[in-house]
Amino acid sequence: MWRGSLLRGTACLLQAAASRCVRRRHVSSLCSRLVPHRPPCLQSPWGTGYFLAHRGYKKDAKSTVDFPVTPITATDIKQYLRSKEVPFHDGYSCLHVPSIFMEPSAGKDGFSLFIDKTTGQFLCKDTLVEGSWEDLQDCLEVMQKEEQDFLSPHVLLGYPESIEEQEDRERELREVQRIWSSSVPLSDLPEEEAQLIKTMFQITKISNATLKRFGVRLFKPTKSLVFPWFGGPDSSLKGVKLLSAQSSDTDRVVYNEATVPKATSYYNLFGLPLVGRMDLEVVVTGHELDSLAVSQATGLPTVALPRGVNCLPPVLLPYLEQFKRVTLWLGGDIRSWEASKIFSRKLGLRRCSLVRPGEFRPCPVEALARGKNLSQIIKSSIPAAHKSIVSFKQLREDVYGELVNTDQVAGVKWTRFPELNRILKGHRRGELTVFTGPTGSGKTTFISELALDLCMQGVNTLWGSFEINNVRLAKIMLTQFAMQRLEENLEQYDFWADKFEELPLYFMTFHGQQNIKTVLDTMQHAVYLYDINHVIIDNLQFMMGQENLSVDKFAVQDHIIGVFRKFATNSSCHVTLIIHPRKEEDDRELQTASIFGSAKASQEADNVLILQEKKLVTCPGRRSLQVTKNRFDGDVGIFPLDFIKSSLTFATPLKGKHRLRKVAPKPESEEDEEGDAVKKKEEIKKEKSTKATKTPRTAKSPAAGAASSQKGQQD
Ligand SMILES: Nc1ncnc2c1ncn2[C@@H]1O[C@H](COP(=O)(O)OP(=O)(O)OP(=O)(O)O)[C@@H](O)[C@H]1O
Repeated sequence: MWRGSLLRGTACLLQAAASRCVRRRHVSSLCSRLVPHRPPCLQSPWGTGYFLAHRGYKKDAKSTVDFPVTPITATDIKQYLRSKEVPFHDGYSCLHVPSIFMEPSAGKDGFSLFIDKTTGQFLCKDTLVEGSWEDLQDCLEVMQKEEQDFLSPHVLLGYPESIEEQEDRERELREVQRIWSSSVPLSDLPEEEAQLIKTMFQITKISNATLKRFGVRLFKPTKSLVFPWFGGPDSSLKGVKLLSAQSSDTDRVVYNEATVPKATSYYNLFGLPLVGRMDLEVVVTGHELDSLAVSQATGLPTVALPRGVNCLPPVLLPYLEQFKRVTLWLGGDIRSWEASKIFSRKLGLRRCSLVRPGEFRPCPVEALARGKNLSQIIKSSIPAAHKSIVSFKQLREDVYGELVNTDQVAGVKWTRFPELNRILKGHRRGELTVFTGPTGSGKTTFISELALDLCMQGVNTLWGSFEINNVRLAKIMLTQFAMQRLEENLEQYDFWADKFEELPLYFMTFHGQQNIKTVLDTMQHAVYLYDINHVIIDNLQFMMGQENLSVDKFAVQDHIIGVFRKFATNSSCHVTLIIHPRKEEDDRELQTASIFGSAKASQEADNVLILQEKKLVTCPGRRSLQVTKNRFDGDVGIFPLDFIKSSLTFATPLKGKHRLRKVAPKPESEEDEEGDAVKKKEEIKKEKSTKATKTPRTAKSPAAGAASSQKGQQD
């Protein structure tokens, strides 16, 4: 579709790019970097800017994260624009400049080209041309050189699409059309049937008029609601989201959703076509149904994020630039609250206010069902920009929220490691976990499964594997995901690879020794682009550098731990750091002091996990996982792990044979003692009862579905 049309000005563009190569190493060939924006439904989430060079290798390269050699800042961009006499408006997340891909006489709104202030990525909303900051510089230089007022969008070279990709795209488009044309507006259904559907989805308070205005339909074969994605200058149909409803043990409904194109390419801000050009206020929700509720109850402009609380892709930011006030009401649980705080940073703190979840402020659709005043809830939202000094009065609602939602505050639970849930309670944002174990004991293999478990539940994960290459690591993870030796079942490879591809999993492309600054910049970049909330670094020794050999190497190590600590806190991102122990003695188990150079460094970690390896004659492969530090609630303990070689997974030995030892916090030097049995029983009981109160309103991702089905297999 966009295939190689070499048009006017291209030679100059190539020249400009070539001259830039001297300055920027990562500019390889302009042909592979400049592409007209594909219709959004066909975009790859990785598909722009720095990642364009990978596009041809869809399967394995799409999830790799490189970092530009020279990170760009908003000041750099502004300076450059001034030097080229390009006028700009300083927006919230983007700089707005006149489009260079439109004839000035075209009469369109002047400043329609948006440059992301963090990445330099640009998007022209009128022509949908997009590219990296370097691409834009090349274009501006060509215009200057050739004394042109504008460039044709087609001056840019198309990126070659493989036959397979082309077929996929066409198949998807046909599927979108098929679903849309065979679904019916709810208002066309007999009243009784429409009411039944609304009851099923627990949206009886949503009127037919609202459903009609947003174009919601019913796809009868699967009894799914269909939410359309209209986009582009021609507002054509780009995709659909299908929502089905399942009743659960509680009286609340559980939603399952599927999109065409698949979730990673689904960039719909649902509700956007209904927003007026002059609207200055918007309510951003985490779900299409919530936007229906907000719109009906308040009449305010509203849009729903395509992947809810999971991420806010920067490619959507230009569409939110027109609003002076953005209210984030992403749901009614702690996860939504955390996500709204993070998204508001991307959107610009000063214009954002957040609806704090709570008993009286559930998600919008539930608030509507319970007869609450939605306008009042939105009015009572709190500004996102927080002050440096606060009083308890400002904190008391936060504290209350933590007290009533203990289970959610404890973080995401592992589905494959219940023992770890009992000790650590869950995986929380913003923490630093240090993990160690003897050489070759299985650290990478174990952490791989631990991280995969979380990733399958929607935790956006970034791997920095410096020791083993990404192909090998992905092979380990895929084996653990499929829970079988794929070498022997190659016919199943595509089935599992397709599912695996849907996971929010990314890899840094580093290998071998790395500079810590480059690694941190890459992590920061990935947090911005993909809302990463778990980074795994395997392992810290690869950041120690050669030049520091004369310095105390443990002091260097401790410094690096401090740097990751800071990153975890500032980015609200969990960092898991694998470290080789400083000393290993054959007959002694490792302890916290085996890792750190100083007590200060061990203070930096929130959790310390050790893979203990006892050379037992009876169980030669047996390992144990010991938690020696847990800042969240102090519980520490150890439990045995069996290694299942065929699937490269770990499992707790059958009950009765080995029991979980859970001990109260104690000085590290002391030997572990048997925990207080009575206390342990009570705690486990208590936990079981809290587990029963699950979050009911969760849209299951396909990955989460796979997680639970595999869990079923395991059980
Ligand atoms: N519990 C186990 N029992 C036996 N073999 C294991 C066990 N866990 C992992 N392995 C295997 O041992 C090998 C090394 O595992 P892995 O690379 O995960 O260890 P590591 O501790 O990360 O190594 P290093 O110290 O070199 O970083 C792999 O082939 C893995 O499949």
